[in-house]
Amino acid sequence: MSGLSVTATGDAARAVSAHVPSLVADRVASRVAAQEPDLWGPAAAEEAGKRLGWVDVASRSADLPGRVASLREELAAEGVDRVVLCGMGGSSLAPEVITATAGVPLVVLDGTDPGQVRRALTEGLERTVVVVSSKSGGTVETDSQRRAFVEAMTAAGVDAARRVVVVTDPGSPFAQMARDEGYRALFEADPDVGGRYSALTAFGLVPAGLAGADVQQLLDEAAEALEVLAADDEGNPGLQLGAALGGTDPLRDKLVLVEDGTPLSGFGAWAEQLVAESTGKEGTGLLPVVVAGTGSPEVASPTSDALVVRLVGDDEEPADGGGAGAEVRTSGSLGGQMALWETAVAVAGRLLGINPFDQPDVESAKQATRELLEGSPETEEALAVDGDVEIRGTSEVAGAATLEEAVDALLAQVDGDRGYLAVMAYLDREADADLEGVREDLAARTGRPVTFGWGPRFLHSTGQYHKGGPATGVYLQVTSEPAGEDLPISGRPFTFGGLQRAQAAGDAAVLADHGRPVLRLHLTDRSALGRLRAALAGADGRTR
Ligand SMILES: O=P(O)(O)OC[C@H]1O[C@](O)(CO)[C@@H](O)[C@@H]1O
Repeated sequence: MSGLSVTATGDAARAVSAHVPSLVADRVASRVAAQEPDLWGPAAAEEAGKRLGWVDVASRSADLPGRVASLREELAAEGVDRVVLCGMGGSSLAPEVITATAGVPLVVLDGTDPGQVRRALTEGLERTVVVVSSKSGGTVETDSQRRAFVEAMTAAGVDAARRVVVVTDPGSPFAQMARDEGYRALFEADPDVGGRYSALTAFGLVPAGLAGADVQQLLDEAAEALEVLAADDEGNPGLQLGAALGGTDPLRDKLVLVEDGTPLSGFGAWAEQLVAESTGKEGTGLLPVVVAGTGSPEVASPTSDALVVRLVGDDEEPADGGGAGAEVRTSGSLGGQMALWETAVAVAGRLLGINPFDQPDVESAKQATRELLEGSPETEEALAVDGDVEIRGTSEVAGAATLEEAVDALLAQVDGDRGYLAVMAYLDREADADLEGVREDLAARTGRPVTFGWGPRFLHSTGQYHKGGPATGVYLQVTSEPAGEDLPISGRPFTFGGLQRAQAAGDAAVLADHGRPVLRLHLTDRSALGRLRAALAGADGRTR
C-alpha cells in the first residue's frame, strides 16, 4: 500500500472520467515508467529522452543515504552542525519541504537580498557547512552565495574548502570548481533527471540528509508509490490527478493549493515550481496559487476558472464525486506525494499538448539580467516619485502620479474572467515576511487569484509561466534600496543589491516585451513598506 489518495469532485471528477480511460488504453502510466520519450509529441522526444530518470529514482539514488550519513557523522565529529543550502528553484525547494516536514533545521539561502545574505553569513560560521547546489553549475545567484560564504569563512579563520559541499551535474562548471578548489565533497547528480523533478536525487537528499532528515525513508516511500503509479489502471492516482490538472474543460487553469490537514509542511512551494515551469508555455499552462489557509479568498469563494487542490491528512474522508466547482484532495507520505505530483504533471503535460520537461522562457530574463549587469543597473526613468516610492511601469500605469493611483491603474487591468495578479517582491523574505499578507488583501480586493513570489526565487518557478503561459496576468514588482549596507560579491563587478535590482529590471523588461502590464515600485527607503502595504490593501476602503 502506497497510502496515496486522490479524490476529485465537480469538473475535476468529470475530467477524471473523461480522460483516465484513454490514458489507460494508451498505456501512459507504464510507458512513463518505461521512460518512453515519445508521449509528448515528436518535438519533445529528445528532451524527454534525458529527463525521465525520476521514475526509478529509488535505485538511482540508492547509495546516497549512506554517503550522506557518513559525511554528516564526520562533520558532527568536527562540531559542524549548521547546514546552509545555497541554490535556486529545483536545487532548493525540495530540501526545504523535506526538512520542514521532518522538523530539522536547514538554512535555505535562495535569495540575493543583501540583508538576508548577510544574516546567513554572520550566524555560527565556525559550525557551518554550506551545500552549494546547481544542476547547471551556472546559476548566478548560487555562485554569488558561494563566493560570499567562502570569503566570510576565510575572513573568520575557517577553512572554507573543508566546509563547502557541491551538488551538481557531472561535467558542469561547479564540478570542475569543486575539484580545483578541493572542496569537502562533490556529489554528482543524475543528469537524466531535470531540476524540478530532482527532489529525490542528490539535490533533495544531500542537504536534507546532512540536516538530519531520514532520506532513506523518503526513497522507500517513493519506491512504493512509483510501483502504483506505473499501473495502467483506472485507479492509478497519478493518472487521476494528471487528468484533473490537465483535463478540465474549459481548462481551470488557476490551481489553488492549500494545506488542509496535511502533515507535510510547505509542499505548495515545491509543487508550485513543478507545475508552473512544467506546464506554463506555448500560451497555456496551470498557474499555481499557493494560499495560506482554507479561509483564503481563492478557497472560500473560488473563481470559475479555479481548481482547488486540498492537501489533506491520511484519515480525511473522501470528498463525494458530484457537485459544482472543482476540487481535488490528495494525501500520502512526502516521498509518495512527490512521485505522485511528478507523474501527474507529466500526464497533465500530455493532455495540455506541451513538453513538461523544458523551460523555454526562463533564459530570456537571465539574458536581460546579464545585459543590465554589464551595463548600467537601472536605465528606466521613474514615471513619478511619491515620497519614498519611485513608480515605473508599462503604458497602463503611465498616468499615475501617486502610489495609490498607480496601484489602482494596475488593478484595473486584471481581467474579471480569466485574469490574475502576480506580486513579485525582491526583498528579504525573512525580515520582510509580513508583506506576504497583501496576497490575501489583493485577492479580496480584485476578486481574482493572486500569487506572491519572492524575487529572484520565483523566477525559477512561476517566472516561466508568467512569460510562457496565457497572457492573462498583470504584474506588480516591488524592489527597494537595501535595508542596511549593500554587500559586495567577491570577484564580481556587482553587489548583491545590484544583482537583485538587475534581476528585477531584467524580468520586468521581458514581461513588458511580452505585452504584459507591469507596475514597478521601488522603495528608496525600506521603511516605506508599511505605506506600500496599506496602499495594496486598499486601507482607505477603496475596492474595485
Ligand atoms: O540547478 P540550477 O541549474 O542552478 O537551476 C536552478 C533552477 O533554474 C532553472 O533552471 C530555471 O529557472 C530551474 O529549472 C532550476 O530548478
